Amino acid sequence: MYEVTVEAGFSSGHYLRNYKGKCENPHGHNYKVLVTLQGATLDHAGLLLDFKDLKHVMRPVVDRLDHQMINDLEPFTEINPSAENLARYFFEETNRQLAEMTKGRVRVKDCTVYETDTSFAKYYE
Ligand SMILES: Nc1nc2c(c(=O)[nH]1)N=C([C@H](O)[C@H](O)COP(=O)(O)OP(=O)(O)OP(=O)(O)O)CN2
Ligand SMILES: [Zn+2]
Repeated sequence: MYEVTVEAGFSSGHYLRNYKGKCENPHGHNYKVLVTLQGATLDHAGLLLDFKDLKHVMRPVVDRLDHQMINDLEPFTEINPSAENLARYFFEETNRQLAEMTKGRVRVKDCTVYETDTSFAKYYE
């Protein structure tokens, strides 16, 4: 199997509901998100997927959250914008597009969201 990973960053505000502690108050993070793809076959150029194409898929998903209060945006008006839920959100948004683009040749293996340099969550299926 082959894997390809691309990293992107965004800066946003959030707060945690049903949480007791400083993170129940609005605050911000310089988030980092890593999307890793996997697949068994390469294209004619010997690529699982061009990094450029993965960045192109990730960009609008990231830009939607950048410099926003994440709690105000669907689906985070209902579910908490924890690193775990953000990782799942990025997984689902990118996987749907990539499966379509590559006719199933490439899928998202996992997605990792860093809130700080030392705290991160990963989602995979
Ligand atoms: N499992 C999770 N735990 C926490 C999350 C989360 O998304 N998943 N989020 C938070 C808060 O958003 C908080 O901003 C980040 O917490 P923390 O790593 O504690 O951040 P600090 O930089 O303040 O770390 P210190 O070590 O306390 O300085 C909380 N938990
Ligand atoms: Zn936080």
